[in-house]
Amino acid sequence: MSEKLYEEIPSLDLSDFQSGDPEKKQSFVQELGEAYQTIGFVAIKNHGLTDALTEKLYDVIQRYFALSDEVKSRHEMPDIQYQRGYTGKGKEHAKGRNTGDLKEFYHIGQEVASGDPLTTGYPPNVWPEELPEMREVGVEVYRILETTGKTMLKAIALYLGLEEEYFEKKVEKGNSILRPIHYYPIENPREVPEDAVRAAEHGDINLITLLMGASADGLQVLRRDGKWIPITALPDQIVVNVGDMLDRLTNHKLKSTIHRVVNPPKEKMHTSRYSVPFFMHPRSEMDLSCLETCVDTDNPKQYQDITAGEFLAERLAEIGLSSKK
Ligand SMILES: O=C(O)CCC(=O)C(=O)O
Ligand SMILES: [Fe+2]
Repeated sequence: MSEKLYEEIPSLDLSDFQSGDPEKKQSFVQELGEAYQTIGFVAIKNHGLTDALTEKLYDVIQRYFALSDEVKSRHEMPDIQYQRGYTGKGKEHAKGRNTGDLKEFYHIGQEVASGDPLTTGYPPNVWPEELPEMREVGVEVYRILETTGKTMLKAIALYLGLEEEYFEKKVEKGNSILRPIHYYPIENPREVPEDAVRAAEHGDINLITLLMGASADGLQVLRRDGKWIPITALPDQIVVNVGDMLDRLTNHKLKSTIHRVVNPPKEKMHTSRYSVPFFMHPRSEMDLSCLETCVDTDNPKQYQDITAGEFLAERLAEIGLSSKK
């Protein structure tokens, strides 16, 4: 494995994987795997979202976050760890911190079809009556990113020497979440705790994250030599990174890299930033025990056996979203 230190995250074209050309497919798998074994992040084009749909989503979420805090608080669901609907300003903090992030967000989960045994146990989505159009666009973006995520997992499976369909059943109607985020304007920086940031450094909990909006300033990843690298996705790209669940499954062969969203300079603190991560989760019963092929004498097993559901519950408590109010 080359010890490449990337100056920026590698860019890949998902259509290479799907082109039907075995060489292009193989080189996609290889480049993706090498990136995930080192920096843990790639930028992807031909991800399936159209500009029109992206604009529609941004339009709706900007109007949603412009509603008053009082109205938005009616969409908060503390009893289900905020896993659906709105989460208010400063509520979530990174693992190991107490200061809340300078953000508010909205969770859209798997749509629950009545009688579908695969969605039993998922709480229903919360749809704001003030913005009925949120449902249609939210569900459509969710479906597209879920499909793109499945394709990425096929490439990951091949890189790991597994069968291409390895993840397919495990992520079928998985517990994924689409999270539109608003990093809200701060008129008076003295009002917020001194150490408060838009998103403090963290690793994502899930298998992989597909991030829309990384072309806006502020997102940085921590390279292994300790240097923070800014993410420079182009407008037609999304960023796809490894989360802690995939890191565990592969015994840290694929890296869930620490990242953060830094505050803008003081004179720009009064501006908003929006982004929309799709946190791709498997079904709760997925076993995250390290793959045998990733454990040997040079790479002793680093993690306890755990299921995806158990791991999620543990992590939600650590980031301030457990059911305590
Ligand atoms: O807003 C961003 O660009 C990144 C957000 C993020 O890392 C997260 O929500 O986990
Ligand atoms: Fe993240």
